[in-house]
Amino acid sequence: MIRTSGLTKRYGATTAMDGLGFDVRPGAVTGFLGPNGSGKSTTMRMVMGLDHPDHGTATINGKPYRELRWPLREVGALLEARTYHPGRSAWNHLAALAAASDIPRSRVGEVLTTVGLGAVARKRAGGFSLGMSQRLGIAAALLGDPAVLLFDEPVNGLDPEGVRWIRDLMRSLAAEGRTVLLSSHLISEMALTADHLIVIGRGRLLADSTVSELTAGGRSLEEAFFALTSGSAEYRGTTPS
Ligand SMILES: Nc1ncnc2c1ncn2[C@@H]1O[C@H](COP(=O)(O)OP(=O)(O)OP(=O)(O)O)[C@@H](O)[C@H]1O
Repeated sequence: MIRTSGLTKRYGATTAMDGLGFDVRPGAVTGFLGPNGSGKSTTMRMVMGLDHPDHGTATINGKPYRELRWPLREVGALLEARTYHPGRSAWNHLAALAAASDIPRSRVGEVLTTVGLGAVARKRAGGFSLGMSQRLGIAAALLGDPAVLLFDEPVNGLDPEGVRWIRDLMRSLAAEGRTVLLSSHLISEMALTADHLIVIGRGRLLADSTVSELTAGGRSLEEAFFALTSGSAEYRGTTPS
């Protein structure tokens, strides 16, 4: 279980988080939605102890990240692709992570197979495409077999087969009883993948509800999203006339 409570964060004049609080429960895929700049990545970074709130708390199974004894075995996260040394092979990158967390080496081959990178395991990760890097990041998140998982835009750069694979992977991780928090801007994909949704705008909670509640009465999830976030989108493009 992930719990955030009263998360508040300012960067200069920008209020990135404004008293944000929600729970992410085990056994379900919880989608994390919000317009650009609404605070999704910042929230995930706070859960992972990579950023610190001015006020409020973020815990994993009741503890802040820094108090977890074996973090990689309790929580896995894909926050950004390409967080590896470009000269290392995928296998060596994961083996180093495994050694640091007392995870058996046999897991390295297992997770590389899970993410479809078995055939390029010994290749330099610096030569990987964006989609391959995403897959390697997902392998790292799964390495310690953690009960809590966070994925920030995992389908970014993935091919259609990869997008479908992510959907199935998220659902199977939740079916195993894990806590899964998933951010994505692909609303149609979210409608197929998530059970529950947290929607935020300008660092505030706009909805904490099931997908079926939000789409009741035949409304599409996209319509529900726009209705919730109409006052919160900070960045809007225009079409040349
Ligand atoms: N290190 C930082 N320095 C200054 N401002 C920051 C920093 N990190 C985040 N912000 C600001 O905090 C706000 C929330 O950003 P965040 O990246 O969490 O949004 P997001 O919902 O993940 O956006 P996107 O959908 O575009 O990925 C934005 O206004 C952003 O500019």
